Amino acid sequence: MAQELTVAMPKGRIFQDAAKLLRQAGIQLPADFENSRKLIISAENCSMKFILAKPVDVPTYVEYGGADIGIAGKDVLMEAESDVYEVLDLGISACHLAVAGLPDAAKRSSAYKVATKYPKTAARYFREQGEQVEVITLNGSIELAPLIGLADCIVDIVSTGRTLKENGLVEKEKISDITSRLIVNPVSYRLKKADIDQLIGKLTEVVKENLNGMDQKSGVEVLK
Ligand SMILES: Nc1ncnc2c1ncn2[C@@H]1O[C@H](COP(=O)(O)OP(=O)(O)OP(=O)(O)O)[C@@H](O)[C@H]1O
Ligand SMILES: O=P(O)(O)OC[C@H]1O[C@H](OP(=O)(O)OP(=O)(O)O)[C@H](O)[C@@H]1O
Repeated sequence: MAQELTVAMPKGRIFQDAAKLLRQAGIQLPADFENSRKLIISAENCSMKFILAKPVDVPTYVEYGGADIGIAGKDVLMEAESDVYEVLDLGISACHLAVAGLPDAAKRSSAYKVATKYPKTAARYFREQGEQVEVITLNGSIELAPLIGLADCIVDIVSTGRTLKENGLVEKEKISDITSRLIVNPVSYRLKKADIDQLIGKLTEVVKENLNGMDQKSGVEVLK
């Protein structure tokens, strides 16, 4: 008999894409899944329970075993450095992480200040470039920092590029492409391997189908 799996879902931007993917994989979610205020919701046709968490908390729930599985943005995973297995790129909620600033910003020096919601990732990136910078942690509206002189540049998510453009900022360097990933608690993976592998298998198929669909729409040929 299947063992129950607890899945940590990120509320907010990723939620709808993730719910669509789960439905495509044959998991029956209640009709009001996307609109409910409930924080724990069960699937209707299988032994699966979903906990609805703040995106940044998903790796924590999975690392400490509050959930067997989770869905989280690669940006969140790079910053959290949690002890979880990253098992599948779901290909949803795509965006990228970049360095951005005013077009005429000063050249980098040791007094260079970087504002970001991702302090560890930003520090790692500049360290790898051999540059010493001061990282200032903010929790949102990161684009404000260079505009009011709090920082020389920012490290933040870029999706459409609209926020940068409307604030007179430009992208300077791309750090990393971002999509959402499926993560698994290592102990759960040992104890519930068959059920988790079955879910990974179904989602892998859906991700492949979606990729093929995208390629057909854009007319791009891919090597398989
Ligand atoms: N334009 C975007 N801006 C931010 N995150 C995006 C964007 N596009 C996709 N994402 C993905 O969505 C996730 C963030 O989702 P969301 O904005 O709902 O969470 P949050 O940052 O915790 O929200 P809040 O702004 O309420 O703190 C990121 O981790 C990233 O992987
Ligand atoms: O390239 P775009 O499509 O404009 O998207 C990027 C913007 O979206 C995110 O901000 P969010 O809306 O989450 O606001 P916050 O960071 O102020 O919470 C991100 O931090 C950028 O500011």
